[in-house]
Amino acid sequence: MIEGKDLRVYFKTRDVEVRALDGVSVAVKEKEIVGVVGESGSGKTTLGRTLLNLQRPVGGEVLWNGKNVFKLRGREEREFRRRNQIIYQNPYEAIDIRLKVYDVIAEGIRVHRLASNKEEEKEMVMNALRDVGLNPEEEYAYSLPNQLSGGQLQRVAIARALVLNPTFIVADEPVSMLDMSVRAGILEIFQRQREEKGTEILMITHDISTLGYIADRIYVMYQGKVIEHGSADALLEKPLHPYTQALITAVPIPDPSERAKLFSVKIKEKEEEYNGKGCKYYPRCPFAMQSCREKEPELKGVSSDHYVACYLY
Ligand SMILES: Nc1ncnc2c1ncn2[C@@H]1O[C@H](COP(=O)(O)OP(=O)(O)OP(=O)(O)O)[C@@H](O)[C@H]1O
Repeated sequence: MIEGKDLRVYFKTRDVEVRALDGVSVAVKEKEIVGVVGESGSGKTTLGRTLLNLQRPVGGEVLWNGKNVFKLRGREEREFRRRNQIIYQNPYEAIDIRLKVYDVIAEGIRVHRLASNKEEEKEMVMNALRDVGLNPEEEYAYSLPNQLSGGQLQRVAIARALVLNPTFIVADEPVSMLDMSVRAGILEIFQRQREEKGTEILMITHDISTLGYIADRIYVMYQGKVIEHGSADALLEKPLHPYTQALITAVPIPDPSERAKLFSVKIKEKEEEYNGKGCKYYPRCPFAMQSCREKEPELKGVSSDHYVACYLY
């Protein structure tokens, strides 16, 4: 289980301070697939990187099975690095394209000394390729990355992570660069991994419709804050925050009139600048009230598995 508590990450560029994470708490519990959704710049990637100790926060802590990950050293830190993996959006950037696929995958096995000899190493590499649906695996193993399609290369990136037997994976927009036709196949690998190995997964996306198929719970982020979270069923069937409703309205579905009947909430054109103290969403919210301008709403439970930060509730 991995848990981020009150995480704060601030970036300073020139004179502007961006609060990429402004007091974010999340938990990924045993065997869960948890979705994080929000538009570009809402802090999703920063959250994933902070949970994996790839980004140091200025405040808050990350607990991995109860241990503060920023204090891990030596053997425990190496164990953390192995057991917690990230899959990036763009496999061409994530993979050293000069290496053969075999070596891309074997690299981690070697770093963490997981195989006692070459034969065992080869077996692990070939199993990993099979697990992600790349067969005949011998053929893929000795290819160069630029001989593969984007979808195949993303499978290699996933194999490279899976071969280390991770207990937690951050999948940061793993299919958004890929053709529609190959997306479902990639998402299935994560689902199978969770079912067969119990791997916990944080699935980052700007497309809330992906999460309906795959996530148990969903966090919705807006400008460095979690503004709503809950079970995927509760959140998708009864989204409460006007921003979540707008995200769902924006999903293209075959019959838009059906969806529009459910919610026709749109994000408003920004007519005023954020005043630094109210709800961060009020300049774009069609329901903004005076209280929204005065104080930021806190997350509040509306049921045991659904929380929202909005004065409408
Ligand atoms: N290394 C950095 N230096 C300065 N600002 C950064 C850095 N990394 C992220 N930011 C800023 O922090 C905010 C959150 O960025 P982040 O990448 O976490 O958002 P995101 O929701 O993942 O967006 P995207 O979907 O575009 O990746 C953005 O305003 C971004 O410009």
